[in-house]
Amino acid sequence: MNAVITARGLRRIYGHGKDAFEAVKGIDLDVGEGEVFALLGTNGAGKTSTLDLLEGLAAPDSGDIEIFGLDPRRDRKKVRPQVGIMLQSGGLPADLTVSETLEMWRGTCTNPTTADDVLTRVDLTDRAHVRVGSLSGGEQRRVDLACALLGQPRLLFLDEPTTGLDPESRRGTWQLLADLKASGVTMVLTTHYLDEAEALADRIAIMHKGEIARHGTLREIVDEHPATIAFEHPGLRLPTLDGAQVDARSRVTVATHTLQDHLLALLDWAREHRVTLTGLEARAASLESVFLDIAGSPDGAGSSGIGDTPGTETADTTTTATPIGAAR
Ligand SMILES: Nc1ncnc2c1ncn2[C@@H]1O[C@H](COP(=O)(O)OP(=O)(O)OP(=O)(O)O)[C@@H](O)[C@H]1O
Repeated sequence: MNAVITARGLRRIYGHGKDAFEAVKGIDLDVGEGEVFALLGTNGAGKTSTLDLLEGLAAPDSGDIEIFGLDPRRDRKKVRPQVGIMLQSGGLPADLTVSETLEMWRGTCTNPTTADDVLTRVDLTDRAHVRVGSLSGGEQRRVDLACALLGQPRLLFLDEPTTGLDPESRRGTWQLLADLKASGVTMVLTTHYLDEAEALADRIAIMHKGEIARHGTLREIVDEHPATIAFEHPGLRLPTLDGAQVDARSRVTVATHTLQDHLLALLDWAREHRVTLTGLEARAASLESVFLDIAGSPDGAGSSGIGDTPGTETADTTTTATPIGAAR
């Protein structure tokens, strides 16, 4: 796959001297042609700061960026016509109508489509003559997207494209982005909606405190993370449960990379001992559990198991029964 974006060692520092704050800490990124790449992370993780660098809106304090093999700042005249940008807040003039706004924006594009075309695609044709300032927040967001699409970009940067949209409009935007992907447009998007990343992205990077804590396909990210089994402590000696913790409310939680084997062994043990496991839950790892694990860990590394969870202690697993979680 041809590389559309290659970034190495990107750093972005705000302020100077003792007030200096390193918002992006030397990250590497690669995005291939036709890919949808989602940048996730907690508030302040550095997503927008990173997008600004890739878009050429700010210069990195160190590191290199290539967009279509060119420098987005030095070669701006060649790069910019191929790129559509939807900023986190559009900042469009409130007193222009939607069609006036789009016509104004068209004037800045090298190879624009028509205003009617983008209005149809973002489903705002009936709002064409309404002033931007009178639109709802979700409608304004769709005007921002329409502006980003006017230049028929090969590469689209979308900073939280569906924030403020109702569920139906969100689905409409997802369909539009899926259609753009099908036509070969490469996209980098940031979002706080994990289902959005799951639905749209070929690859995902989760940023935390200026670094990329995890990256890969959804499957790769989730497969690295343990599943969990939880139940109320039945009040008798449990079998050996690798990675088990019991909390102050006597709830036992087991982190496992072999959910089915662990669960089968636990249920065998329960049947053998005629125990009902109250509140039994078995959960495969999900993007949400990975995200929460990263967000909750001070260094962003996350935990490979819940053995690191604060406020828990190791379960009493002394027994003569079959060890659960031992190598089988
Ligand atoms: N101009 C600035 N001056 C100083 N600090 C800044 C500036 N812009 C951003 N920051 C800081 O850099 C960090 C990263 O901000 P950034 O906007 O990139 O995060 P983000 O991941 O996009 O967050 P969010 O999800 O809330 O939009 C934050 O701590 C923010 O306060």
